[in-house]
Amino acid sequence: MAPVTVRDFVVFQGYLDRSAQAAMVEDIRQVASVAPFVQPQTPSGRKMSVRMTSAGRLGWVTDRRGYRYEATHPSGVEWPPIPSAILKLWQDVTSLDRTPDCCLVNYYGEGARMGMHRDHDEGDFSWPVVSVSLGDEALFRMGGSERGGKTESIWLKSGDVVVMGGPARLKYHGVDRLRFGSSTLLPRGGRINLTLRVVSPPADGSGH
Ligand SMILES: O=C(O)CCC(=O)C(=O)O
Ligand SMILES: [Fe+2]
Repeated sequence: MAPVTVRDFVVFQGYLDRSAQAAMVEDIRQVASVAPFVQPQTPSGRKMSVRMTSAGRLGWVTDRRGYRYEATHPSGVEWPPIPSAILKLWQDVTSLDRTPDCCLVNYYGEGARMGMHRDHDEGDFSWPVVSVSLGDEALFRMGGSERGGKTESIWLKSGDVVVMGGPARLKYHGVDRLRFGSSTLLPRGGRINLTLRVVSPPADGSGH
C-alpha cells in the first residue's frame, strides 16, 4: 500500500500483517530475555514512563549522566543482535546497503507517553530512523524543526511503519497517549515501538 506523508513523516499503514507482528513480538521477547526492559531516568532525574531495551551493536540509554548510545545494557551484557526479520523490514522499507546499529525498543504500558523530542544522538542524520508500532494504538504527534511549532497527530496502529528521513529526520515528534487495550497483540496490553537507527559515527551527545 502507498504510504501517506504527514509533515514529511512517511507512514506505511498496515505494513505488517498480524502474523508478522506476532513473530516480531516473539523476537522482542527473546531480546528482552537477554537485555531486560528498564525504566530509564532522564538526565534531570525524572523516570521516563516508557520501559526500554535495545538490540544491535549499540543501545540507546539515559540516566543522570545523559542521553547516549552504549555498547552494553546497564547490567553489563552486550545487546543481543537485531532479529533478522527486523533487519529485513529496514532493508525492504529503505533499500539502503547500510544496516542499522541500534534497534531501540520502547514498551508503553497504560498511561505511558513520550514527550516531544528530536532524535539527535546519532552521528549522521543523512540516514533515516524507521519506526515500527506493535500492539495498542498510539497518538503520534509530529511537529517541525523548532520546539513549540505547529503539529499534526495521527493514530499509529499495530503493524504501521513510519520513516523519519530527509526533511523529517530532525523534526520534533512524540507520543501523547495510548488507547490502552485497543489491540490484543500483546498478552498484557500496551504498545511496543521499535526504532531502527544508524548511529555511527556517534555524535557527542550534547544535544536534546
Ligand atoms: O513510540 C513511538 O512511536 C516513537 C518513539 C520515539 O520517538 C523514540 O523512541 O525516539
Ligand atoms: Fe524519537
